[in-house]
Amino acid sequence: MAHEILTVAQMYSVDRAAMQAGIPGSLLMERAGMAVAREAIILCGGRPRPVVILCGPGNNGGDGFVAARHLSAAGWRVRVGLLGDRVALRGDAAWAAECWTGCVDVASPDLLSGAGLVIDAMFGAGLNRPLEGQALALVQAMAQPGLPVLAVDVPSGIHGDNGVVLGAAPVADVTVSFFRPKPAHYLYPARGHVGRLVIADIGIPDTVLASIGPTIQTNDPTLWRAQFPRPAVTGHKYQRGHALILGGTVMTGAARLSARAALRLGAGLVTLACEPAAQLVYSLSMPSLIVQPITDAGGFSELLADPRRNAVLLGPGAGTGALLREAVLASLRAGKAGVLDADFFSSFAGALSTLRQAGLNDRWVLTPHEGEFARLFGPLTGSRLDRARHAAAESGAVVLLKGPDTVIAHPDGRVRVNHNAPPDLAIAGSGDVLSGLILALLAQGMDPFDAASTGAWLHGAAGQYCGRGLIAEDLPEAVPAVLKQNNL
Ligand SMILES: NC(=O)C1=CN([C@@H]2O[C@H](COP(=O)(O)OP(=O)(O)OC[C@H]3O[C@@H](n4cnc5c(N)ncnc54)[C@H](O)[C@@H]3O)[C@@H](O)[C@H]2O)[C@H](O)CC1
Ligand SMILES: [K+]
Repeated sequence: MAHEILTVAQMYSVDRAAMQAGIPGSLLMERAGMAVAREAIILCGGRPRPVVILCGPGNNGGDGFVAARHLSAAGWRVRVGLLGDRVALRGDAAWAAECWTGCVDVASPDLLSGAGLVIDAMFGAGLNRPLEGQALALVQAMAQPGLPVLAVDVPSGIHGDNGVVLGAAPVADVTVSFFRPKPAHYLYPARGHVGRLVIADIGIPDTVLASIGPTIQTNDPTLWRAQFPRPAVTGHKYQRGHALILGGTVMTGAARLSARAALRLGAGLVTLACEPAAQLVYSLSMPSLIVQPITDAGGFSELLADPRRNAVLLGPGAGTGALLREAVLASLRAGKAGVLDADFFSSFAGALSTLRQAGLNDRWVLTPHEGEFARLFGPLTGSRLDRARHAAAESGAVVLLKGPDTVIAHPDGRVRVNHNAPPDLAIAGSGDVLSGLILALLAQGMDPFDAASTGAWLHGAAGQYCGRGLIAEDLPEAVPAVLKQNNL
């Protein structure tokens, strides 16, 4: 299965490479339009409906003309509405329009009355400004209840790279795109407009990717399954890593959730260090947890001195006092791997250079949500993908930017977009479980970029497994079933 996501510019390069390899643009368009027609038939359960195809002035419109020809040949009643002048069509789009022998009306909202399906072929990769005028009116008209929409490439108004809605965009039932998906197919808000995504093969050979060098991927077990830690038959707990967590004194639930997740995902040992006042809460919560009372950062450093404690989690429920600050700096200096989360971001607001000097590097995973992200990195602009990538480059660490479309970025420029998280995961304590999952994988020696990707995916899968009504406590308990279900 292919995992590459291509930017709009990369997709144009792919088209050029395919054409240089001897595949004419008109053939690509023919296959693209055929795929659109095929998906329209599938969407309508094989029963013809009156279909309106809205064609724009570029090649997205060209795909629409091809689909019109195929649906008409299949016996469908097709009306084509064109935005702009037919004589202004160029290149492959002009060719596709010539091949369509039916009527071409001026695209207007009236065309949609009586339609059983609308195909949105107004703008795709070439969208370069917000929709206005007639295009905007058409998108608004497509929002009729009960009128299915099939979008070609992207719903018109969606920017292919950043997933931003420029002016307006229809909410499609199905979006048919070609060769590989674009960032907008996975990034919100665009993803809420895409519906079911179909990536059609239009005959572009995978070999063209060699010259493109894609850096964005969708997150999926095939990317990291081989690296997933499995216990050796003759192994013992000391070979499965020793995770160290700093637990807070007041908000003890957070670190307990992280610890529970780390234990469930196979960390050999989990030590939780806390002030004596909180020791009993932690000790009584989980018999398999080792609780170590410490009175100051010196006590935490003593725990770090044992090289078997190889992965550290700092932040969940830890408060914003000196203990967390000093524990973070000591852990970085000690050259451990680890996860920095939650209160870490308030404690080090705007202090990236201090962290880098202390040794922050790609053995560490930062797991901010949007608000925490801004605290450490400031108000960066661009898509979540761009911002996570920029933050990873700036910090030297793996950055996992949490959200419904969690993005995981490596400082070398690689990015993965996670897409299996249900909205049920937006609950208190959910992030603490995620950081515990990643911690367990780091303790077992997994590469931090893969550990972050795996943690995000397992977290999403556990959310799906528990379903509606889940609370954070359910997520670690779902881990064994999710591992079994996915043969991990
Ligand atoms: N391999 C492939 O991916 C293939 C893709 N195909 C299709 O081609 C389009 C991209 O075509 P392109 O001509 O470059 O761009 P568009 O058709 O999206 O639009 C360009 C056209 O629209 C004008 N424009 C842009 N934004 C606006 C706006 N907001 N309002 C009004 N007009 C606007 C712009 O000036 C141009 O005139 C891709 O999406 C696929 O659908 C091919 O079929 C081949 C294979
Ligand atoms: K479109």
